[in-house]
Amino acid sequence: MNTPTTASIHADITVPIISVRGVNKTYAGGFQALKNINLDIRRGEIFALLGPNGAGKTTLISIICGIVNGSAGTIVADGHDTVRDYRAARASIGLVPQELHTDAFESVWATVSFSRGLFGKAPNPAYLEKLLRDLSLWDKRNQKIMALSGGMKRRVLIAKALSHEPAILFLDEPSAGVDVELRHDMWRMVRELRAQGTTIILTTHYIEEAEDMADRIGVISKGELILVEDKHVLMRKLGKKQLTLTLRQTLTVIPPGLNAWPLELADDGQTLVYSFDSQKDETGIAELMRALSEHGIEFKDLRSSESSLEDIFVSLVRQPRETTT
Ligand SMILES: Nc1ncnc2c1ncn2[C@@H]1O[C@H](COP(=O)(O)OP(=O)(O)OP(=O)(O)O)[C@@H](O)[C@H]1O
Repeated sequence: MNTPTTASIHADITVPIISVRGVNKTYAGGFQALKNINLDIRRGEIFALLGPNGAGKTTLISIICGIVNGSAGTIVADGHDTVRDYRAARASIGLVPQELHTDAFESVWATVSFSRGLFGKAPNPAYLEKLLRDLSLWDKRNQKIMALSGGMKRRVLIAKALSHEPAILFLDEPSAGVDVELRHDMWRMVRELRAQGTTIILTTHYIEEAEDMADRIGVISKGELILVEDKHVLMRKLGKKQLTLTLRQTLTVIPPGLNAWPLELADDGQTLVYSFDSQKDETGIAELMRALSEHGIEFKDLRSSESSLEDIFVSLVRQPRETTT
């Protein structure tokens, strides 16, 4: 029997697996990349950190993983202070970084085994075999990394991050530049890991992935965490609905008599889109239908849809920028 570790004592679902308190980061040149970040990550969740380029996502991840020093604040990961108790905290974390820097001359098997040992884990060839098989790397296990394709190298990075069976997995832009097959494999693994209780934090520019995968969303903009919300709550609160009408006749312009409705005409002139606030009692649809008929505009099909997380995200990160410039 293993004796209980600090980490297992903290394996209480109500205790956040990561607690970030008052974290600031000012880089050497004086640029403040993070401003007073406070964030709790729940044990077992998939948390998507979204933000435009340069918002501070990688900086935050790097500070949590102990790769970059914060200028102020504290972080506890799986029960360990990430500065005072760096090694124990780091042993609970797997990181798939954005950039590829791999040990070119080593074989896949040696690299992944070494990575596991680095975090003080006893060898477990059966686990590593399953990991490499899941990542379609088993056949390449004896190949030197420099002989692998870019996609295969990325798979090695994932295998390295998971080699020590971490409780927390960070994926920094996992889909950037990967093909459909790897993306598919990766998301299948992420779902499996989550089912086994691993906490996953990812940054992505593919917002539909966050929409698909994440339990909660955090939005970071210009170094500030401007929102943390359950995905469904976020979409309910900020989501808009759209009504898409496929027209019988092509329109070249929207008749001025319809200016009261926020309508958009597609380039082909055959689709009209009406956006409305789904939270309001009055959607304006009945009046719109009447007005369309008065203008002799007929449609052959009508669909309604919710706005995507992408629409919400764009409006969130755009707002502050528009007011400050
Ligand atoms: N070593 C560094 N020295 C100075 N400034 C830095 C350093 N690393 C990052 N920055 C700056 O800090 C800001 C945040 O960068 P960061 O890489 O955390 O953003 P990000 O949200 O991950 O962006 P992306 O989506 O482009 O990866 C950027 O303005 C960046 O230029």
